Amino acid sequence: MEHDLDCLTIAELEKLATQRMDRQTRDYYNEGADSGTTVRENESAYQKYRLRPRVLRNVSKVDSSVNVFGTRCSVPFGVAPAAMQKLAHEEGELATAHACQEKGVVMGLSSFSTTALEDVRAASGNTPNVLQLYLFEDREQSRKLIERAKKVGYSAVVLTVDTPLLGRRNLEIRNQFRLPGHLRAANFDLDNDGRGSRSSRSERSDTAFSKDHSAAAKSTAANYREGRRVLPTGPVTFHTHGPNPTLEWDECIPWLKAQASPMQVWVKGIMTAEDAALAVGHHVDGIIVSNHGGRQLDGTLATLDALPEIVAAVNHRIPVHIDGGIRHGTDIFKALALGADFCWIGRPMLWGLAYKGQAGVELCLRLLTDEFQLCMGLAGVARVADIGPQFLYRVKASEFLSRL
Ligand SMILES: Cc1cc2nc3c(=O)[nH]c(=O)nc-3n(C[C@H](O)[C@H](O)[C@H](O)COP(=O)(O)O)c2cc1C
Ligand SMILES: CCCCCCC(=O)C(=O)O
Repeated sequence: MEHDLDCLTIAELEKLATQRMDRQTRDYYNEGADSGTTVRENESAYQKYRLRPRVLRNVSKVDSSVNVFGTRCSVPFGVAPAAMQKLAHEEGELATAHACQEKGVVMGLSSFSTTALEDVRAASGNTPNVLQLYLFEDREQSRKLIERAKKVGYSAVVLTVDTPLLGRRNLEIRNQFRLPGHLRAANFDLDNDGRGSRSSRSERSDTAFSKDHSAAAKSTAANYREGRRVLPTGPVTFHTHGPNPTLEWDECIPWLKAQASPMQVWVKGIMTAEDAALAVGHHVDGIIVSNHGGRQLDGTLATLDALPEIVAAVNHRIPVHIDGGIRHGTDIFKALALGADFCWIGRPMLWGLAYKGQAGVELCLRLLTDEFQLCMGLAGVARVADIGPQFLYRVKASEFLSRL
């Protein structure tokens, strides 16, 4: 196997990518909400656990494959939905899709992608895709997206539920983040049938992100305080349309299930046993333990720390996935040992994309795959199903803190 000698770890990938991104992109991708406590905690939570390797267990064949979304995938992790990937590389989501297809890795696509969902699906071949959804107050916009995803063969829709309001991202505000004029939120620039019109696309130019973040946030907040509900108008942007504080379990999940069938319906952004139980009670197909990579509510538990109570509450009734802070193959092993069925990788994939486009995403996936398979072998585990809590030792708080 050929190594990229400049980049042998995700930490090195982060550094290399950071040098290549302009300030606005780097800050948007890397920052967390408020003081960034949760972004850091997501990562450091993995250091609370050490591995307990077993020996003499014949690991001549290590099988890291798992079933997910009805397909056998070679690794128990996928690429998390992340918005606006053309900020990182001109090929954006298509580069990610090609890399995932090449490596047989599931790709989650953000509703706020800079490539149309149909084009991503076409680039993914037989590798499954899931479409991340924000349920807009203008529900018709969401319905159209769901129809389009169904038509082109997405396996699931994943409803993000941790965005009733937009988290406060200070660098985004300071930089007056907006999408550059040559890019657009491609899923909302198309005709209903998903074919789109090139002329209307170019006429729309940068309008999709031209609303200032703080102005949108201020008017939304004022409306809530005064008890006014005003549907956002104008082009769909994540600042204006993404947050939706009106959603409730009993209304939105049955609606989504009815629209999305036969696609699976997942919920992303579960952080408590109570909400996990509600998700099971509302018959979703699976949940993702996530705090949005620390970009929404700062000060939440790390996702790894939230995982055990959620796994216990779900009690094998539906699959439990996790994201947030995964930066090494051993982190994936630890999450599975604590009961996750599958992991999703956010920023490291974006760093790969910024570093070298498709080749960079492939590099990211290869590093994590190699590290995970090596961890399995060295820990004495030949099958993913055999990974369990017996392979972990939780360090004492004092030992953990002294290393931070
Ligand atoms: C730049 C960026 C954009 C994101 N966009 C979305 C999005 O559109 N929808 C969504 O549900 N999550 C989004 N996420 C959150 C990821 O899906 C995922 O939860 C998070 O990145 C996982 O944490 P990690 O970056 O530490 O791996 C985004 C994350 C980043 C870093
Ligand atoms: C309601 C929030 C929409 C944000 C869309 C992009 C995103 O998820 C992010 O974290 O940034």
